[in-house]
Amino acid sequence: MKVTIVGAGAVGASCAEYIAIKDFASEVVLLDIKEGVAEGKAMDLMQTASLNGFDTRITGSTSDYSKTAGSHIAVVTSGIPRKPGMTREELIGINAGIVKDVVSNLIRHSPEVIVIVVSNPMDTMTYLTHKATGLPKNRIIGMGGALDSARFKYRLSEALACPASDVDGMVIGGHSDTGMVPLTRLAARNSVPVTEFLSEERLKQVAEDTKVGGATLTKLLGTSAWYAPGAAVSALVQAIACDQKKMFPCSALLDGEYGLNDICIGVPVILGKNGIEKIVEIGLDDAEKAKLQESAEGVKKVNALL
Ligand SMILES: NC(=O)c1ccc[n+]([C@@H]2O[C@H](COP(=O)([O-])OP(=O)(O)OC[C@H]3O[C@@H](n4cnc5c(N)ncnc54)[C@H](O)[C@@H]3O)[C@@H](O)[C@H]2O)c1
Ligand SMILES: O=C(O)C[C@H](O)C(=O)O
Repeated sequence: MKVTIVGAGAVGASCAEYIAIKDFASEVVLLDIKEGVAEGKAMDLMQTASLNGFDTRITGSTSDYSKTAGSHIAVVTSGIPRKPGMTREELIGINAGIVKDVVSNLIRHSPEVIVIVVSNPMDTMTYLTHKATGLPKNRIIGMGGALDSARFKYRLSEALACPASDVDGMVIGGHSDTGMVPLTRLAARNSVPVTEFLSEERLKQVAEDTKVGGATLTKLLGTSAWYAPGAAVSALVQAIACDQKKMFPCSALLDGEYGLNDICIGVPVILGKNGIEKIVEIGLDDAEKAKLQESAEGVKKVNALL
């Protein structure tokens, strides 16, 4: 199994590290436009192989896409991250051109590749990837909901004073500060609805903290986060590479599901060897439906800027 990661920056390198540590891929290629950076990070990571006990071979390339040929999965993390005070949507002007160029190069060398889009604004970059490549919709996946759900579980575990591994929860909708829809009604601790433990007011706070999870970290770090994003991408890569049939909220092209059309937005999907193997339509209550609809309107406004 060969995985290419374009953009050997903070998220790309973190993702490569998690993939290697989990040791399920035979080969990871890191590619970047900055001379030597991908080669340097690949070498640095390879020098952890004997320490971390993995056999994955990581190589680097400066802009040479022939090295990515025959990739089964490609992750697109190339582009600029936001700075404190910015929204993800403000990145569209620079990142749209980068993503368009990168995906066309990837597909030229790996016509069967499954693409995971990470660059922001992610839902719009996923939509752009569909428009630019015309690949079947199961082979283009936007990563946002897996990260947002991990942050939701973190905030829930804080509120419940329990380990995050005790908690289950999911965030759907657009990957933006205002568009995320944390499904508090369905969140649970060991199968018990969290509404049994937390007040409505506390749950509202958990949801708000989740939605601004990326902005909170950007303010602290001066740039956006990479550990949880890298881990979230690696979980999607593993689900596809190992044909796990796991469910994650991912940005998928919708064709009537949830009453939405011609949009990529976060909904639960099953990931396996074919990429998105199924879009799962769960029962939402009226308030959740309205929030998803509002979120979709926000994403469509950004798509219109393309
Ligand atoms: N979807 C998500 O959940 C999520 C999470 C975190 C970050 N992001 C986004 O991912 C992107 C990367 O974030 P980061 O923190 O790794 O940024 P970064 O600046 O650390 O890394 C980006 C890398 O992309 C490279 N790059 C730029 N143009 C390129 C091109 N044409 N070809 C190849 N490489 C190119 C840069 O040289 C740089 O090394 C940002 O847009 C960020 O907003 C998304
Ligand atoms: O917040 C950002 O801009 C990066 C990413 O989308 C995140 O959620 O960490």
